Amino acid sequence: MTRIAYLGPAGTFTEQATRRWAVERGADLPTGTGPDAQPEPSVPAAVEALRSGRADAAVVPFENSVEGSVPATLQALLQVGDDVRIVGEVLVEVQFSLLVRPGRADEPVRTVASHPHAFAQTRDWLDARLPGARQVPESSTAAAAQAVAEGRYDAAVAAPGAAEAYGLTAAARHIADREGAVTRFVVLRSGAAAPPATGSDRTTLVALIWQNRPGALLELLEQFATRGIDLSRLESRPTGEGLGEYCFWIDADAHLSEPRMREALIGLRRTCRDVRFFGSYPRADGRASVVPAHAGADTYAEALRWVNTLDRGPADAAG
Ligand SMILES: O=C(O)C(=O)C[C@]1(C(=O)O)C=C[C@@H](O)C=C1
Repeated sequence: MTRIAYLGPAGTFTEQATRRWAVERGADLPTGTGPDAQPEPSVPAAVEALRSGRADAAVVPFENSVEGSVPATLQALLQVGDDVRIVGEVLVEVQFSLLVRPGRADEPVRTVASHPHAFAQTRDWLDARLPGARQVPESSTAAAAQAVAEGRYDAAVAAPGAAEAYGLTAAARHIADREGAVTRFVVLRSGAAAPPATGSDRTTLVALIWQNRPGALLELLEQFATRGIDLSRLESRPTGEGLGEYCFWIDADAHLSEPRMREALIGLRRTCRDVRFFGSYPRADGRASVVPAHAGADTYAEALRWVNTLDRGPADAAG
């Protein structure tokens, strides 16, 4: 049985991602009675469940199409050891409802709870409809729904499905400021090799460049550009070591097994202060990686064969 830790409690978007992962990739999971989804109270707790061996995999939110990356996840990944790797990703379309206790749909709302990312995606709606309500951050949208069921708050911004999980009712539906928002969740495993390349892959890295070195960022980007690797995400985040100290989170559209990616990693390792590799894994949207003619594995192999001939003298080479 595969035990999967996820940001809980039941009813989070992360739970939806976990179930989708288990169904879609069922064949990848060891056989048994099926995945055992373990709700955890926070992202660090889900990662810790994996690290300590209480879980075989962990599913955590990574980035949202409206609100950007999830800081708790980036932080937890930076703190965990090198053996924890991203082995897959899941996309979930997020929709929000305003959930209240049954019979209270028309009552005034003085307190509304949710996850900060959910507040950020419903800001305009909340400002327009509940301008006086105090917004209380909770560890997840489902934790907020649970707290409403317990009578701690008047309302929660949560996934529609959380209503059923906690015996609540929707006072309003589709309250996101932007329809069609999508959250990307990542699946983590400990001590796992990268899944094989599919032709639609992503590699997630963090690079720490040398401070006060003019052109250091350009040099970093060149490692990818000259090798024909498209970047789908580049984000600078503070390292916590002091003002102006930043690291760069990178999603590169190539797989570790490709020569162009290996060379880029060698280049990064040579030129950066530090590089963390978080994994190469299939993209959930299946979009094929772009491989320019000069960056394909065959081109690398041919160029390597050629350079190896140069060791021999011209006469040898001719013969
Ligand atoms: O609270 C949840 O339901 C989560 O799964 C977390 C999370 C997030 O961290 O962004 C996931 C998707 C939504 O964007 C809002 C919250």
